[in-house]
Amino acid sequence: MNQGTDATAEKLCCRDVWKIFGKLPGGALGQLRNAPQRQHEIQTLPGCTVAVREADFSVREGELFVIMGLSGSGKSTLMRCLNGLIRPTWGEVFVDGRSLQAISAKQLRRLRQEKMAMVFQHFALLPHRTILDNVALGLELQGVSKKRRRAKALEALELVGLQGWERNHPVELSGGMQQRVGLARALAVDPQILLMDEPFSALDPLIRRQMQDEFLKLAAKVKKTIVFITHDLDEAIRLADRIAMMKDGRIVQMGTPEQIVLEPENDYVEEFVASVSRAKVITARHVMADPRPWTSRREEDPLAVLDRMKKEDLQCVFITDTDRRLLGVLTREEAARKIRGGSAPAGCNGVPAIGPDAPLSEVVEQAASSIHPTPVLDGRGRILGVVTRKRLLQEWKQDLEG
Ligand SMILES: Nc1ncnc2c1ncn2[C@@H]1O[C@H](COP(=O)(O)OP(=O)(O)OP(=O)(O)O)[C@@H](O)[C@H]1O
Repeated sequence: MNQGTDATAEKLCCRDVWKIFGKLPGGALGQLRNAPQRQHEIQTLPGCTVAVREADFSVREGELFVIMGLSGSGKSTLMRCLNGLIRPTWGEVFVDGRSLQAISAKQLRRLRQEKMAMVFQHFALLPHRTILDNVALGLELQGVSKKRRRAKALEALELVGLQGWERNHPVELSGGMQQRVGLARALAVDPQILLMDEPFSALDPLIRRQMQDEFLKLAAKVKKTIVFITHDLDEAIRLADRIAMMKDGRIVQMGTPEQIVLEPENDYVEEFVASVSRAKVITARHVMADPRPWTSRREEDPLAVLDRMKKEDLQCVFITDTDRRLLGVLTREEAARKIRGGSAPAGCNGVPAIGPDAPLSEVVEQAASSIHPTPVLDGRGRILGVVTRKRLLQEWKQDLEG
């Protein structure tokens, strides 16, 4: 299984976490775990429910990590282990490298208050409090002064687009707005980690989609580490940097939406993602070709460039500097003209390009509006690849056939 862990800053970390509800015979789990041939017995411990088994993963700082699975697969239990609300039967949870199992109850409460905030499915707003007071609740529990509470709550309301509603009561707001209040309440305490348990599941499909869009923008802005639970695969694919897919308490695959949809590692995931269109997860990175045949260094001899374009049947090349940074595009005609005029090809600026994580829809839009192949650039403007129309057509055909 692709555990998807790497050396980037880990915010949250689960090491071999199990949660078994019910009374477990002393030492039974340890004995069973040490005898792999008896693993099946863990599934059928009399009077016990194995809600989470062998969860082992890390969530990176700033990541939007989605735990996805059907009802009863163990998502909420795993999240409650992550925030220390319940103690794993086995294994350890680390927040910023600190084990939740190794600290006192008081320290745990403090860590939770300072670093984490929850958003729930049913908003959990207090009906008799104004919106402002609901948003300020976490700060109140932290003992923050009234003036500061108000300022922070107003700031959070503005973040979720609800400025002007502070004096209203929850009942006066639609479901979508109430959930934005829930989100504002979580953000008001400025947590490093946001834990969201099916936050959009109670909303109508249209509102839900809107909320997802808004949430993605907000998440990019606030840059928190986010663990998001959902049972909806589409939602997981739209939101996640990585998805942990759960079944019967176990993470059966972990990876980017693209990996989950295009490279399912077992029958369960394969069946689950069968109906998902590849176009939903494919990004520019997936369809780009090696840029080398398409690029030419500014210093290159124009005659050689033109010769190569003819040989490889290229209508244009992208001109780069020595660091592969895109400077412009040069067509065959321009190259020929420049050679006749005796000047070296300099290219022209303003070539429309895209980033490697651009979704396929954006790639197609770009390709349709340009006569050149589309260069894919990294954050520093260096060419990572080139998307040709031919490749896009192949992808489209594959999607139709699949
Ligand atoms: N406090 C508890 N005592 C006993 N069993 C529990 C308890 N909490 C959860 N379970 C059981 O653990 C399993 C996992 O439940 P959990 O709520 O974590 O799943 P879930 O994926 O979040 O489901 P849902 O989407 O329906 O909320 C289920 O079989 C559930 O009945």
